Amino acid sequence: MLKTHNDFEVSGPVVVVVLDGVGVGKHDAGDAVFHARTPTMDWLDDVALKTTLLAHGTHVGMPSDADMGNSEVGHNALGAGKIYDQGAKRVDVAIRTEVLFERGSDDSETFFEMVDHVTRSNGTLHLIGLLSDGNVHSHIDHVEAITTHAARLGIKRIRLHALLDGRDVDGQSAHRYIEKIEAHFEGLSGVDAKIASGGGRMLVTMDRYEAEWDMVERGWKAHVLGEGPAVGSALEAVNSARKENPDLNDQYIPPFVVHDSNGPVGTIEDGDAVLLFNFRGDRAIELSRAFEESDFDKFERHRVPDVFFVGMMQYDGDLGVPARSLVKPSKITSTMGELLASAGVKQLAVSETQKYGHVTYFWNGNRSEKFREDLEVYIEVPSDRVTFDQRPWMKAAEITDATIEALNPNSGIRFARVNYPNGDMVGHTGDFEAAVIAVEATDLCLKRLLAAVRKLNGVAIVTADHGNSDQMYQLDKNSEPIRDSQGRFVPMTAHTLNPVPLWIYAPGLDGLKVRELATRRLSNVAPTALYLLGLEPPEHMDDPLILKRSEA
Ligand SMILES: O=C(O)[C@H](O)COP(=O)(O)O
Ligand SMILES: [Mn+2]
Ligand SMILES: [Mn+2]
Repeated sequence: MLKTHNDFEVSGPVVVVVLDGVGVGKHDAGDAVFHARTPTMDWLDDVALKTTLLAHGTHVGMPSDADMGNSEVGHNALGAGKIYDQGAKRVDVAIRTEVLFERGSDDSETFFEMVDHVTRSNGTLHLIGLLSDGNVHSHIDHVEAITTHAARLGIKRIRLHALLDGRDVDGQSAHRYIEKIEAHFEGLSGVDAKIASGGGRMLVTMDRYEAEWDMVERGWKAHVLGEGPAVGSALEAVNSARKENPDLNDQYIPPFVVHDSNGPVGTIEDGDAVLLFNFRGDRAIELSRAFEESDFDKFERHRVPDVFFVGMMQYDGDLGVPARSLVKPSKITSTMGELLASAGVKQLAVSETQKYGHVTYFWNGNRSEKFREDLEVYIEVPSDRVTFDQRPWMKAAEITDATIEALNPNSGIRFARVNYPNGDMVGHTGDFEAAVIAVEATDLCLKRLLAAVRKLNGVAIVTADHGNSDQMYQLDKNSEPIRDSQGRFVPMTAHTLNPVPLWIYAPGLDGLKVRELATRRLSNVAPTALYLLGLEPPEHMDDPLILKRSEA
């Protein structure tokens, strides 16, 4: 399907380097990318073709331009060369148009099976997921809409297992979402609806890529078994954690189980239904497996209730996880990885555990399997198990070593993608000094990687999937950093709306020119990489970022 061109020949590999969470900021107090010493990126400014790419909102398939980018939508766009409606948008549309709630519509079958199951068994509808409006993994509006309709349809008992965010939203905002959802529950007449358990998302349930199954085990204990620190309410759990550590980010609030005088208010029992309302898959797959796999062996579950389990979306179409889901995802096909595999081109993907699935699963359009076992080399460097403000260099050196080794001249690898997680994972801790070190560590390793690419007569496309470290403090409406009662800047842990850098480092290729485009965005990267590989970018992809020789 891919055709070749003869405009030039790059004999070495084409390498896409994703500096995760390294956006182009406002060069202000909280811009850790600007404040970092980055001789490699500065040098790229001089020797490489340079532009910026949009990486947020509608440019990556999110519902609105107020939505920041994230790793899923960013890597989907990078790998597919095209913008697809993302989970956030698909769910938003299904809920707003109410097709999800109309009995008999094509899109409501599972919703009604779930409701009917609970009604028939006189059971409880449990909702588990990230309680915020970050719109990266979930949105509180979806919880409100679903519980409103469940109540309308006669469900009498609802329990919410609330994972507290602080990572895609303000670091200390959990109480606001708890109050909002509890007020909503109050308004559901004739329904007994309560928060039953929960905890900070980086301690409970939302592990990804099997980095720390203990997180999921803690979640299983709290949500299913009702085991864990007992509290009178979710707000009490938040307040007591903050009392102990006033600077604690919501991500790290310990697990909690809400009790009344009879004990836990909402364990998960036979006959119940469980909706995992996160739409994004990376941090939802493990809990889905714990509910669905009969031969599950990642931790001791003790009791496995016979429930009707549903995901907001199907998180992995290859593996069919979970078996049932409410909203169908976009079918992302003919991605760069798939096209290269069918053209017989050998590929490499490298990162550490925390971002391993980003360059494999997300890059390939949320597919976890390889297209061609013999043509794809995937390398995962095990991540440290710490909060990354403590190790801002993370595994950047090891990722670089592994990439350089894998790209040896005998490897036959023509295309590689590499993700350096530092700018993002450290950005999420809200620690400005650590974020500066994270960016500096990445820059140092990038130098070594680019030298290797040059030696191999290859080309590097260096970019990012969205911003994060480029804004480490919250700003007021005049773009001034907000200060807390003690005069300290208030950390911002979430991604940013900023564009990302794009450098094309092509030492052997003269005369490359940036294409004039109304908008340059992440989806322009795959066609650019294909063109540099000597292949014609396919029709269904967006334009390459450089002019073809015939157009120059
Ligand atoms: O899951 C996370 O860590 C955050 O919600 C988003 O970060 P990512 O999109 O960079 O993974
Ligand atoms: Mn990312
Ligand atoms: Mn992130």
